[in-house]
Amino acid sequence: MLNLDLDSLWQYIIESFSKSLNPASYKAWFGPAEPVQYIDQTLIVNVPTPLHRDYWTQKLNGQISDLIQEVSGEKITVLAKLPSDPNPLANSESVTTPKKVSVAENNNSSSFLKETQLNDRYTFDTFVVGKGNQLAHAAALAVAEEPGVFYNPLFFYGGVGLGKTHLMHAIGHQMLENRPDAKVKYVTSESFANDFISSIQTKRQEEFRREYRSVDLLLVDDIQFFADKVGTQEEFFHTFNALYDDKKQIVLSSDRLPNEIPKLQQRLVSRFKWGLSVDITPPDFETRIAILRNKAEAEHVSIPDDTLSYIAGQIDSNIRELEGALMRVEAFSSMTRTPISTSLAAEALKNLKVSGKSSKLTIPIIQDKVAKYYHVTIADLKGKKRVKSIVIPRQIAMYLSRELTDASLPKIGNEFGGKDHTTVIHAHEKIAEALHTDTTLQKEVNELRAELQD
Ligand SMILES: Nc1ncnc2c1ncn2[C@@H]1O[C@H](COP(=O)(O)OP(=O)(O)OP(=O)(O)O)[C@@H](O)[C@H]1O
Repeated sequence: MLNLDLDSLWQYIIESFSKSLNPASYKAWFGPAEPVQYIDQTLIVNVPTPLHRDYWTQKLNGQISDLIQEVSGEKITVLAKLPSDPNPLANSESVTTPKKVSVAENNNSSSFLKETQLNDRYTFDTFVVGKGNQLAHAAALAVAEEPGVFYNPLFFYGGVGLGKTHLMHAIGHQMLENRPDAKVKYVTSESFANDFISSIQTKRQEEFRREYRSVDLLLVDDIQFFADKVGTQEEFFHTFNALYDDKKQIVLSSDRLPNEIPKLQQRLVSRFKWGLSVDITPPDFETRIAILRNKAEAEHVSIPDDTLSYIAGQIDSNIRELEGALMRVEAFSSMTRTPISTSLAAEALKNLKVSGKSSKLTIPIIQDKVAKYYHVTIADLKGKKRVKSIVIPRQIAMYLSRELTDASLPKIGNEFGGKDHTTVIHAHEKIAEALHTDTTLQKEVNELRAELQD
């Protein structure tokens, strides 16, 4: 764990946010903020107005806490308060968690009227093309150049943190560059659902429809979260049809194919298949190095080649985690005032193992333990038999492989007799859900976990 003091912590926070936020936002939210105290992993920050306090409470506190956890493994709590509010740390040793501040007035009920929020960093220029994303990249460029013509809708699917959002934003940026007056809208499926619900509550459905149906490009991220939302799906169906009929471009993303999303209406599934579905798979070693090199250059950090290779060798499945590892190494170097080297990187990333993932634990070891525990064979775990006495152990073995190793979904699928990554997602979800209620399963999985982590 790193020893953080108020000054270095604050310095690190403002440096990070000055890079990730656009200059106007950074100035608005951080300019007037003042760090007050950092005790017991709680950071108190004074901000000038209730609106600032609400914004910090809703958005920034969590983001800062995530950032610090990512780079140091330390879970901190951030509290934003007005200078006139009492300091919760002043009189007590125990840390009080902030009351949820109502943001009814600030959280503009017509959030669907907000301007497009495209992340400046997610452009084609900053996207590294490799084997796993080549097709997705080409399709993205094609629709950015000729929206509504080639592939409508364009549907990206694949594992977490592999660049789906990045490509969607890049399409938006490119289209705006070609046609500055184009109306581009990026939302997650959850924001779409929230906008829709709040439009009903505020009786502004007409406005909602006008807004969503008048865009030139609609980008909807993570549509697997439409599962279960019947009313939202209904509304989205009409939005989709209106845009499609007008030859407006629609781009969607999900962690799996449309027909694998549970409870997604058939008519949406069939529409989503009208265009082109492309998957994004994890980057190979060379691409991971190229991504790290680009990122380091963008941040003006110099890192020896062997250190880049070392980091690229540590994380193979998720680019967000790969970038997180690089950030962690950078932070470790700046906080310990030591230049970046491979041994420093090893030291910095060693602490990452707090997540419980062990580099020594492999999928075959997990399969072996699970097979013995349930008196089945390893061939059963890798096979296709659908009897319950085999299916459950197989799903448990996949679940534990996902939880306890850093292996990517496709890799896990491969090790289980060449199954698809969505089978692994499904197994993981199934077991995770059953663990909420099934006490026998809880006991068995806990025993296995304990044996494996011994
Ligand atoms: N090919 C790439 N080149 C450069 N950076 C990349 C590339 N792919 C992904 N990244 C970066 O990795 C991070 C995660 O990517 P992104 O958020 O687009 O993933 P995602 O597939 O949308 O994940 P999720 O399923 O969690 O929504 C981002 O910071 C993004 O810029």
